[in-house]
Amino acid sequence: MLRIAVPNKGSLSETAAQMLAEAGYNGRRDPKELIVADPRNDVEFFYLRPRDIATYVGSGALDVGITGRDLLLDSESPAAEIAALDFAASTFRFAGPAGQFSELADLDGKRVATSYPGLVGAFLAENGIGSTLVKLDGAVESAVRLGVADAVADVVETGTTLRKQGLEIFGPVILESEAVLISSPAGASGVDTLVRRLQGVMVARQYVLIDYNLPAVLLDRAVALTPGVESPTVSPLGEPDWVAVRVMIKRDQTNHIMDALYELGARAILVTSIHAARI
Ligand SMILES: Nc1ncnc2c1ncn2[C@@H]1O[C@H](COP(=O)(O)OP(=O)(O)OP(=O)(O)O)[C@@H](O)[C@H]1O
Ligand SMILES: O=P(O)(O)OC[C@H]1O[C@H](OP(=O)(O)OP(=O)(O)O)[C@H](O)[C@@H]1O
Ligand SMILES: [Mg+2]
Repeated sequence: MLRIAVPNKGSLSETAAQMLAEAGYNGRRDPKELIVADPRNDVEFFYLRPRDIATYVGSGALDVGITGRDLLLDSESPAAEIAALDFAASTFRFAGPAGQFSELADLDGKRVATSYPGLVGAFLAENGIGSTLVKLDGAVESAVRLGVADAVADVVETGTTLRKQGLEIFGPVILESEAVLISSPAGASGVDTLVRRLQGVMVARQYVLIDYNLPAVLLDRAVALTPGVESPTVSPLGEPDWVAVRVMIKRDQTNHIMDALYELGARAILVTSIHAARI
């Protein structure tokens, strides 16, 4: 039985639960449930705080878990990242009052507020910067205005929270983070199936299927536009000089590719969603 840690709250919880449901696993019916058995899939889910997941998985108490790369590194847990899950993308950055800081060295001797002291402390030490860390639980962006720190280091997605507090980003990128699947140091049997299922969900989210008909003489040029993951399926049509093509394309490129195919001479261009996939 594979024991899986899932975020019970916060930015990761909703999408993590959705992905697991799309991958065919049982979810919780009530947000107060902490453990959900899924005997049909031979797994058991443990709903935990995202920050604690690396601790449970690193100790081997649980086999795998979904958390953020930033939380994994901050925890200094021996758990290993085994797959990126393509959601909750963010960068981890330093920020200070507009115009006051321009490079990392400016932080020497200054107070830096963060909820990720492990991650930020290691980064500053590696770069030989002697700052004092001020550990906060959240809403870190308020720390400068309220006078407990000179600068902050925090998760940045759109940058709106920083801007609203009169702060601006400076210095190097500390980390590019996203949601990840992590595994205990010993690994566990059954992990491969979970990874393949989650990868199938990511493919179904990222790609669509496109079908089109085309004069056979234009096939090479059309395949250059839609090469697919391996290679397109090309079938004969009733019309002898035409072929039908079926291929996967990135969902966010759909309309550009449809325009380019139409201009080339393709017709009957149809796009359909992928419900599930194993590539
Ligand atoms: N605005 C955001 N965009 C993308 N990822 C984010 C964002 N905020 C947080 N995250 C990611 O979510 C993960 C956990 O952060 P989260 O905010 O859920 O925890 P928390 O701060 O402890 O919870 P809460 O904010 O509910 O108190 C981290 O990996 C972080 O990078
Ligand atoms: O760049 P933005 O799009 O503004 O997003 C980044 C903000 O989102 C998260 O805050 P959250 O809502 O989780 O609150 P917290 O700071 O209390 O964790 C994160 O800690 C940043 O503050
Ligand atoms: Mg948060």
